[in-house]
Amino acid sequence: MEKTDFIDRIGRYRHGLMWASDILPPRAMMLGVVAIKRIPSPSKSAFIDHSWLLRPILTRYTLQLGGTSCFSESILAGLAFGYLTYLSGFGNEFATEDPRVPGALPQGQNSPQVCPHGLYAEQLSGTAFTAPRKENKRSWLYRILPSVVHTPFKATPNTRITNNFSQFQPTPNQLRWHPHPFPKGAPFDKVDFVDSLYTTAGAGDATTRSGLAIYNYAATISMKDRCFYNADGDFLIVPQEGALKITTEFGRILVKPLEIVVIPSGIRFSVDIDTPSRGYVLEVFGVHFELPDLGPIGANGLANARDFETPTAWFEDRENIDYRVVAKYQGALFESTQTFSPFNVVAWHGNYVPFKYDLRKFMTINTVSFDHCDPSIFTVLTAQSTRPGTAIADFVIFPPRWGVAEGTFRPPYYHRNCMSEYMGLIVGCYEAKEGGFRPGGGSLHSIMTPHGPDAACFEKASTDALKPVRVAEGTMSFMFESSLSLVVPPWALHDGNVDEDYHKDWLPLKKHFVMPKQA
Ligand SMILES: O=C(O)Cc1cc(O)ccc1O
Ligand SMILES: [Fe+2]
Repeated sequence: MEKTDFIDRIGRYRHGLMWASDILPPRAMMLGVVAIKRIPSPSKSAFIDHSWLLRPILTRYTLQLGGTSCFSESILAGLAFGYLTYLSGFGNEFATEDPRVPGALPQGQNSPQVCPHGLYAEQLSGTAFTAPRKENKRSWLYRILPSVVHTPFKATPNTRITNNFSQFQPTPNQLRWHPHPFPKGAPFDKVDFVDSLYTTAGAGDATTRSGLAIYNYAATISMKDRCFYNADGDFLIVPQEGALKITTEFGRILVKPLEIVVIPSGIRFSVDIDTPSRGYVLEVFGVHFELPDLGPIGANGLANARDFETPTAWFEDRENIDYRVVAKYQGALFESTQTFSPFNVVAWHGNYVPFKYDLRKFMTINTVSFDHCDPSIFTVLTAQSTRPGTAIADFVIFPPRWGVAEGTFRPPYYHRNCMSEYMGLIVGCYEAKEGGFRPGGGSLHSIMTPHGPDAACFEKASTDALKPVRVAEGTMSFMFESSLSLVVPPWALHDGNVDEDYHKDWLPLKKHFVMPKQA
């Protein structure tokens, strides 16, 4: 682990102190609290990092503890901050055990007659047993009790989640939503991540395992003794406001705005928050997210595999509790109860795992000569359909970058696309729309629905001096692009959050054409 990397991590994970109390001996915790007290209270801005204040403290204890810097630094970080450790890489075969229980992972086989420490073995399959080896995904979990110990699931009412899209009236109009609202007023002011899920668009069918759904969430409380799993598909979560402290069966993940997390189908997770938290979710049915092929780009670039992070094993042994497991199955929610924590996995190995990625690590490729490249150059992850190169959904970002194209209209071109484009904004503003499209909001340009820069953007970009400029500085927007024709449920059209004036962005576009004089 590099020093700079480590210092950066300290800044990012110091909010994990609360979690540290579960795993650290009391003396270590005291050390941690002393260190924490030396830093100012967390800043409201996600972009300010006070980690430099810790540098002298860390250096001193590192020296005292001796050993290799890697060893002492990770211990220190663990002591002070409940340092969350991650395994790096995309699609690897990982193996991890909670350090409190050495030897928990069976060696040389998956299903010993008796597992170490009396654990139960449980396989979680992410692909058919017989899927080709290069696509095959599964993990083995070694847990205190298997997941099968629970009361029967009962349907739980939910009015804002659906995966059955064909029943709704379609609309080809350009749509733009104001920032997704936080719940206001009792009894709706206390809403956890799962209860706040709100289907904004989707297509396909969870029962035939092909399609997608797009959700917004705006949560105000943590999930208390309650976890969620999704039998229908994988969740790609894009936090826009507020960090998510996600406990999963595979370990714990902290995800902040400008990072994303993927929780594959079936994996149980629970979301804790410290502040009201809002964001977007892309769900794909029956397929998994993968890195796009790089073609002529070569072996490196875009989202590099090494920058993806998967949690290390972590468990809690809580019994005699009233724990609720919420399942999404065929688009409906069900709940069952059990008397123990589902986060009882002491060790696991496999390649079917949750992972996170920091969007700031994206290596951006673009033109250095002329013309506007198609946005596929910004693809972070793709969930492919059976048609080559055609996605159920791509996750594409528009990161800060240099714009240097010569003799070119630099913003996005006007276009009509055979794909559906849902866009969201994490921070800042989007280059083709200076106003109207706000952080936390969204837009949908459906199949063949014309769209492009607003009138102000067109006029400005047509006359701008074409010097090298930073584009999208301090901003991050993204697109969920799908080959499927998206349907918007009636609540997302009629709950008052749609920007009824969106079409007016283009009405002022002037005619510039002048008929050349005929010879
Ligand atoms: O519509 C949009 O704003 C997204 C988009 C961006 C771009 O640079 C090129 C095509 C495109 O659809
Ligand atoms: Fe577009």
